[in-house]
Amino acid sequence: MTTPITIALKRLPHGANLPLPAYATHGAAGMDVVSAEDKILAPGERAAVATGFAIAIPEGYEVQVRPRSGLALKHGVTCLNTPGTIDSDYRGEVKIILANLGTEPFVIARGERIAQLVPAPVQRAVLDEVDNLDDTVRGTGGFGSTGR
Ligand SMILES: O=c1ccn([C@H]2C[C@H](O)[C@@H](COP(=O)(O)OP(=O)(O)OP(=O)(O)O)O2)c(=O)[nH]1
Ligand SMILES: [Mg+2]
Repeated sequence: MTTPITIALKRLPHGANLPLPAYATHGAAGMDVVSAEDKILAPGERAAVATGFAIAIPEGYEVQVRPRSGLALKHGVTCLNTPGTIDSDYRGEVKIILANLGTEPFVIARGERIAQLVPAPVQRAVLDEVDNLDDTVRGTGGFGSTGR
């Protein structure tokens, strides 16, 4: 396991008494994050769910917001923009964009785990505009060009 990075976290007033994001097991890749609000998501509905905290990620890193597979499989509830991106310069409240793709209303209780956070290094690029790209076997083929 690599050395963990440190992410500053500021608890917001409505995040009082909530558990902070935490790893559920020794080898968990993501820190489970809980909802700061009670909410009911109707089938087909989406919402930005409050977490009650803001963070300052070290430059060169991002935090990815990923769905929990149990909510996806059992209830059809997922992060609509998965993986969500938390930028290192974002200082607003972290929100979880949940969508209910299931057939039943999904009841979220304050304190319930709704997503997971995975920090990741960010590779930046510079673009080099050219007139021609090098040839490859694939060429312009894509979107199923190699068969099903
Ligand atoms: O699941 C998410 C995704 C984003 N954000 C916050 C943090 C992120 O840094 C900011 C912007 O996200 P993104 O770049 O994905 O959205 P955008 O539509 O491009 O907005 P912006 O113009 O603010 O960059 O919104 C969240 O709290 N949760
Ligand atoms: Mg953006």
